[in-house]
Amino acid sequence: MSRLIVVSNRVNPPSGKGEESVGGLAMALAAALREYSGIWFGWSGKTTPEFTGQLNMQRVEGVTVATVDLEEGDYQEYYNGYANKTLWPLFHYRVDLTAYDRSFGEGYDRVNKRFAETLRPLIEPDDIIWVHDYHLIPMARELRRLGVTNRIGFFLHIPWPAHQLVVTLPRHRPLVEALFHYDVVGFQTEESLQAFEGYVFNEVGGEKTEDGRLRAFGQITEAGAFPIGIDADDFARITKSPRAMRVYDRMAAHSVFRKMVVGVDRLDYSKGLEERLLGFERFLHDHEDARREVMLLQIAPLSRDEVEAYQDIRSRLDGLIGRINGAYAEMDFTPIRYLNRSYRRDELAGVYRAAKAALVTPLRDGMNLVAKEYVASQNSEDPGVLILSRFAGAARQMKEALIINPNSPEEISDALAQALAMDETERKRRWEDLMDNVTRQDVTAWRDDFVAALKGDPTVMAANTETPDEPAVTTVKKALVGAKK
Ligand SMILES: O=P(O)(O)OC[C@H]1O[C@H](O[C@H]2O[C@H](CO)[C@@H](O)[C@H](O)[C@H]2O)[C@H](O)[C@@H](O)[C@@H]1O
Ligand SMILES: O=c1ccn([C@@H]2O[C@H](COP(=O)(O)OP(=O)(O)O)[C@@H](O)[C@H]2O)c(=O)[nH]1
Repeated sequence: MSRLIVVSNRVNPPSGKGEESVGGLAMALAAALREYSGIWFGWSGKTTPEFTGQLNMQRVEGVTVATVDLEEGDYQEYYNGYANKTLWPLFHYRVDLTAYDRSFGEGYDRVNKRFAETLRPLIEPDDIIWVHDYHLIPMARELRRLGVTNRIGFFLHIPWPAHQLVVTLPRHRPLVEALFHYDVVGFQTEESLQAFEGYVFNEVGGEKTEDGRLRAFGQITEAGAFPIGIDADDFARITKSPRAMRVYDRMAAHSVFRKMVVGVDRLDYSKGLEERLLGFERFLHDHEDARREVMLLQIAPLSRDEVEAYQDIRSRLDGLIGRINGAYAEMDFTPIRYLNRSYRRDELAGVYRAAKAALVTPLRDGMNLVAKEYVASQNSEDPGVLILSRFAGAARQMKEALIINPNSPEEISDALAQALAMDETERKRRWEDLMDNVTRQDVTAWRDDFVAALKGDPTVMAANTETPDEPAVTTVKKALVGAKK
């Protein structure tokens, strides 16, 4: 079997203790690599005054983890800069927060080149290479420059935005051209795939080849939608672990006379936290009877806190929560509990299970794995209700959630009232459908579909189709004729 080399900015080796750091990408890759002998390469999370290119290798649960430190200036221009001040806001439709500094783009290209040069000696002829996310779009171009002819795939974890947004980037063409150095380019949803194709057809005169691949810039790539999932089996196991049970018991004891609603998100402006709180405030305003009965537990670990837009959202949330609690708290009751720290997955599982409803209300989100984890943690005899933004990639699959528009406080408030009043039969019916999807389209299916496509499997090309009325399903679509390059 060929080795799988996974490349991502964030590297988070599985510790087996449920202690991994926050973020869906790292969670998913740890699970995806579990059954593969391979290498996981990326940033160590540390900076040094000068770039050393020194590889730090460790073996963790069968996976070789290879990390490299970033130079402080690179970290500012590449991670805080181009990745998180330019691409992240733009790809989440926040042109107002997007910085277009040229130095960020230069730092971004430099780090991708450095990563490629550091990874190059580890690559063997039969390896397949899978690069992840917006930090590393130019990796394949840099590896090809170094003579790498292996199959290389790319998966974008965040949305691909509409054509008109992409062209606000001063160097949008080279960015998209870089994607054509990959053999396969994967997106979370059909919507993102179509937006990408829209750019290729309308901006650079690209076209579809007879076998359905994309041709542009004199290159051909296979683009598809591969919705990511969670490790549902592992989550079910974690939910029954002693620590999860302890947390569940504690939360359930606190909620004997109360109903707990939960939110779990990195503290990010894309997650719609302000809108969620305004929706909860509206609910408290409109439902006097619920005021002492319903509490919101919002877990929001800090994220990218050197970036100004993240500092701003944090202080706005502090103010808003103070206002709502000030208006609706009683001497012995606080409606919103707000925690700026991260919790282990087993602890989260216990909290999810104790919550009557989950509020997942991003304004834009590539997928949102919290929505899937909430479903996977429920008690099948008494499941809670998922309230989910239509703008999360997960909404494409999770049709039996209460789907809302997060921009509307009234919709959030109504959905909360509906969720908390929903009878057991309906809760079970909805949950069974959601759980079926979470289990079938899990992280293993995602990995296997993508890797099959990357291997150019002549018989099975996994692709994901969505129709407006049906959840995305994995289908055996077409035969791929030979390898690309
Ligand atoms: O690495 P950080 O800067 O600390 O940020 C954490 C991760 O955030 C983003 O996650 C995305 O991937 C999830 C899994 O596919 C998806 O469910 C979610 O919608 C995305 O936002 C980011 O894309 C990752 O690169 C970061 O590691
Ligand atoms: O305190 C926390 C908060 C979040 N998470 C995990 O972080 C991931 C968040 O992934 P998601 O796709 O929802 O969003 P992202 O943060 O990647 O944008 C999920 O697996 C959560 O379980 C965690 O381990 N501890």
